[in-house]
Amino acid sequence: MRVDIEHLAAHRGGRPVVSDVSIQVPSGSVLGLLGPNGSGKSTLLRVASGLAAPSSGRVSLDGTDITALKRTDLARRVAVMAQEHSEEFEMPVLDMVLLGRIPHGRGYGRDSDQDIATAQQALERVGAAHLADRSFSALSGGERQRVLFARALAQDTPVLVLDEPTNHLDIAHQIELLDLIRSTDRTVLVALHDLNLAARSCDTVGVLHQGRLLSLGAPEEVLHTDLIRSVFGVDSTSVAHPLSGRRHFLFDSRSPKSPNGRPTTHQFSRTQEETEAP
Ligand SMILES: Nc1ncnc2c1ncn2[C@@H]1O[C@H](COP(=O)(O)OP(=O)(O)OP(=O)(O)O)[C@@H](O)[C@H]1O
Repeated sequence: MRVDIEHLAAHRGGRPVVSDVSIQVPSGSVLGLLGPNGSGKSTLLRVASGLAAPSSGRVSLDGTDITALKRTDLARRVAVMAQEHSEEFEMPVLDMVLLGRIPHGRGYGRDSDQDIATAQQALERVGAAHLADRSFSALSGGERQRVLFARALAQDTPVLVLDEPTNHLDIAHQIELLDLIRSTDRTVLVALHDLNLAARSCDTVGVLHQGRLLSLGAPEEVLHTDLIRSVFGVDSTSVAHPLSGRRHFLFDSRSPKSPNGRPTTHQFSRTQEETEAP
């Protein structure tokens, strides 16, 4: 399912935090949203998934404006994994994952065998089948994160919207989750902080800075040391990864030259070394 974000703007707390963002996400591709804290990633994802209304612009799914969809129809198309979850439910993990099946139900009643099988499979896919009978509130942060990802998978939607899904995960589970995202045929919009993992896992990355989309394209086109210095204020070196050959960033320290304001386009010109790196 294709996701089109057109000239989207959004306000939080009465002030503009996302301005004029347009992104086309082709069906089955993975879009990574990158940017410093407060740059507008979560806000953009909330609006793109229909959780919040834009102040202007529109979001459409295969050409249908999401505002034209009923709540249930939207929930059959888009599953959301939000960044902060305050669910302290004393509910068994399997029941938590089964919540993802609600949009597919026909009203109140027992979960069908098919729903239970789907929820169990989702738990298996995230390596959390052994947690099925535990109470959700008694899980660690990383375990919760995997269960919530299983709930999003169990919702069985063509579009997944994931806000920093790798939070709390150890490195093995970060890689596993991103590989799982890559291997689904769903359209994925995902906010990430790890630039190297984003480059490894996304077809396209969009870099937000102060609510504006500064750069959008293939990771190898978008990510380079000048952009990292300008947007994140950190000096870095890019090397070819010895195993994959992919460009990999080594981060040094905060750049003393980092600008306070919005970077200008000329600051994104690449170094010779980066142009040559694979
Ligand atoms: N509920 C709110 N009320 C007022 N301002 C808000 C609210 N939520 C977010 N903001 C502000 O909107 C801006 C964008 O926040 P947002 O959460 O979208 O950024 P982000 O890129 O996801 O950040 P992070 O990487 O820290 O998660 C920030 O300046 C933030 O302080």
